[in-house]
Amino acid sequence: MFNRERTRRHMTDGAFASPFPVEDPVALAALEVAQSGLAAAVRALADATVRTRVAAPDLAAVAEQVETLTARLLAEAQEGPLGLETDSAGRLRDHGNAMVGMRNPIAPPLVVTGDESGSTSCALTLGAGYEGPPGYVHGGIVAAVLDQVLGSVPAHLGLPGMTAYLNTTYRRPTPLGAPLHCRGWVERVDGWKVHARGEIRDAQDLVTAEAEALFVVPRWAREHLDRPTGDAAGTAPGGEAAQEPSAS
Ligand SMILES: CCCCCCCCCCCCCC(=O)SCCNC(=O)CCNC(=O)[C@H](O)C(C)(C)COP(=O)(O)OP(=O)(O)OC[C@H]1O[C@@H](n2cnc3c(N)ncnc32)[C@H](O)[C@@H]1OP(=O)(O)O
Repeated sequence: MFNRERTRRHMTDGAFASPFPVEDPVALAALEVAQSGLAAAVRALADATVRTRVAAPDLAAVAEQVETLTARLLAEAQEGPLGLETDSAGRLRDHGNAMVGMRNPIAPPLVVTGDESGSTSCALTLGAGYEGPPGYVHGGIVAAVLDQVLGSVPAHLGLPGMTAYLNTTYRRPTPLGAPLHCRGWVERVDGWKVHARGEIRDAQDLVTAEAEALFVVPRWAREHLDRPTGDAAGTAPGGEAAQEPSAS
């Protein structure tokens, strides 16, 4: 079972049942709806901030209102990052995660699905706030998407590891504002090490970027997991496309 302190930093969005009981799941579910609603509204605000053409006085007035709202949220806030939390369904969640975090307005948020073969999948569209080259997704964001989707591969195998390396090849620019699809799959499992591969394809089904990565279960986490069972080499890529983000 998981030790709260030692798994605090671990990334495991919904992949594992939580050992910590939820006192009032109905109240927590209502809170989650409000939390994801706020994140979605702030995400839309960030997008509008990038794209707005309103005049300077309007910008100043909006900034003032936003500062008031920020102070209201900080009236009761925790000191540092969220780490892991138990959701209303009793799953461990990293709600603050920069790619998938339900409470994080910086997260697109990705909804990554996967299966026990380790194949993962995610449908996404990235807006103006993720721009790098004009009209295209920033290369660091492309790598972050691949890191998350490939990083979900070992988690679905029950071996949630941290990225030891992620080698990304950019084949062609990744368009903003158009549907994309990212997939990950297992290449090889070697004890506590999972080698994964993956790719992003655009709406024309062309590969825009691909990556090969190594994920390692850190020594400090191993005692909390089952022993690794062996080599899953040759597992075919696959998995279902993600649904719309939700609070669950
Ligand atoms: C339902 C949905 C599910 C979704 C789930 C979401 C999942 C989350 C997705 C998250 C996605 C985002 C994820 C993120 O953003 S993770 C954030 C970015 N990554 C990090 O910060 C990791 C920092 N590094 C470390 O913590 C440790 O060094 C790690 C964990 C990597 C190793 O740990 P530790 O130091 O305790 O282990 P060890 O030294 O005994 O080494 C063990 C073995 O590993 C081999 N080795 C180590 N490094 C390398 C290397 N660079 N190349 C080749 N090999 C390497 C090493 O030789 C040895 O091999 P062997 O001698 O045993 O053969």
